[in-house]
Amino acid sequence: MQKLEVQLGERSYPIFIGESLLDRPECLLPYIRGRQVLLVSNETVAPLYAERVRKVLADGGLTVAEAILPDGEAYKDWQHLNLIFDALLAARFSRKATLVALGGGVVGDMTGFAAACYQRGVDFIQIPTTLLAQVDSSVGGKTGINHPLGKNMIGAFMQPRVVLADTTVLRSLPDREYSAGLAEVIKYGLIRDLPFLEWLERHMDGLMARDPALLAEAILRSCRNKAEVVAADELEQNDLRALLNLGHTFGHAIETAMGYGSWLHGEAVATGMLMAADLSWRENWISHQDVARIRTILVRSGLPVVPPPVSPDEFLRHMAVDKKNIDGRLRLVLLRQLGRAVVTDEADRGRLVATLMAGEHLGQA
Ligand SMILES: NC(=O)c1ccc[n+]([C@@H]2O[C@H](COP(=O)([O-])OP(=O)(O)OC[C@H]3O[C@@H](n4cnc5c(N)ncnc54)[C@H](O)[C@@H]3O)[C@@H](O)[C@H]2O)c1
Ligand SMILES: O=C(O)C(=O)C[C@@H](O)[C@H](O)[C@H](O)COP(=O)(O)O
Ligand SMILES: [Zn+2]
Repeated sequence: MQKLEVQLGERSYPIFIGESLLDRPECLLPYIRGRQVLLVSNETVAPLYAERVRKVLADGGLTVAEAILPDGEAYKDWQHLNLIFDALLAARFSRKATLVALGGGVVGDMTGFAAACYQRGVDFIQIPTTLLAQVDSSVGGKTGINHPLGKNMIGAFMQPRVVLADTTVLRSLPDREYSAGLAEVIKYGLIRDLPFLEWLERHMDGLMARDPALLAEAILRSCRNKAEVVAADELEQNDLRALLNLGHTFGHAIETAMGYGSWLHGEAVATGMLMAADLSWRENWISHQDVARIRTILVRSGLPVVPPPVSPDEFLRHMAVDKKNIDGRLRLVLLRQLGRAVVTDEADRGRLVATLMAGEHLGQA
């Protein structure tokens, strides 16, 4: 088992990464302060893994209630967030309750937001069960729900007390979801860790075969990158944390335009990162070879690299509500070079439209 720490003063917390952690009380029980626990999961994950977590909690003498959400990005909304509050109130849970999120990023984001809101804030714990959630969403405390007009528009920063990434649960993850997680892994290489990008290029075949040692290393290096960024800029007050948004301005526009759930978040981010790379090339920052290299690793990871048929106008309309924008100015994360991302509000409008229109030509010779 590997242990990392997200260094945030009194809100610091560990990330445990390893096999069969779901059954290890020492990774869970010490991080629960009261006696009441609400286990939040969804209709897909709960039948697979909830019993093991329930047993650890019950053997620890805790009172366990459950909220089982419908499965899907389409349910990351107000109405279904309320199911968590319904369960908390039905069980008469107090301010000393702890919420445990068992699932992917949707369950994690919703559970964290519910924890931030319930009685003005209770503890929560992340047990991420997708690759994407293990390498990204469970770490760093961004929680929230979608609005029909924009992705993750309603939310709060709320750090978990512990993150428990059990790598064995990834065996049941569908291939498409596994690839979606690799998009956020590749992101760390592109924005700040060129050696990691090169390592991913060397080992992508093994990673696609889900080699356990390679997978554990990819998760560890991803979490280390994320923990460092979050420690440096927890609340996205300067442009450090915003770098984690590479590809997301385009990606969130794709998710919103296509209807939540049609494109997976990781898929939209993958295509969005290639769009960001294409624009970085048009700005003369990276070479066309670099863009082609990014396209290649995304394709090898089973990810889409051609945007859906969304018009430039519609893209720009969705991008105009991005949370990074200031005073109506579009701010994008672009690549100054491979392995070094920057935030800029100076991208040329004409070049941006060219990227939005490039379609299948992105990163092609
Ligand atoms: N808070 C953050 O920092 C952050 C970071 C990245 C993404 N996100 C958010 O995370 C969400 C995407 O998360 P996701 O990719 O995990 O999607 P998800 O939560 O929808 O899970 C993907 C699918 O896999 C299923 N699943 C989960 N674990 C499984 C397992 N072990 N075996 C079999 N099936 C399993 C789920 O039921 C679901 O159908 C988006 O809403 C995105 O905005 C948040
Ligand atoms: O943790 C962050 O910061 C990120 O930007 C990670 C992203 O991968 C993630 O998708 C996040 O939810 C996006 O945040 P948002 O503020 O753009 O909604
Ligand atoms: Zn993301």
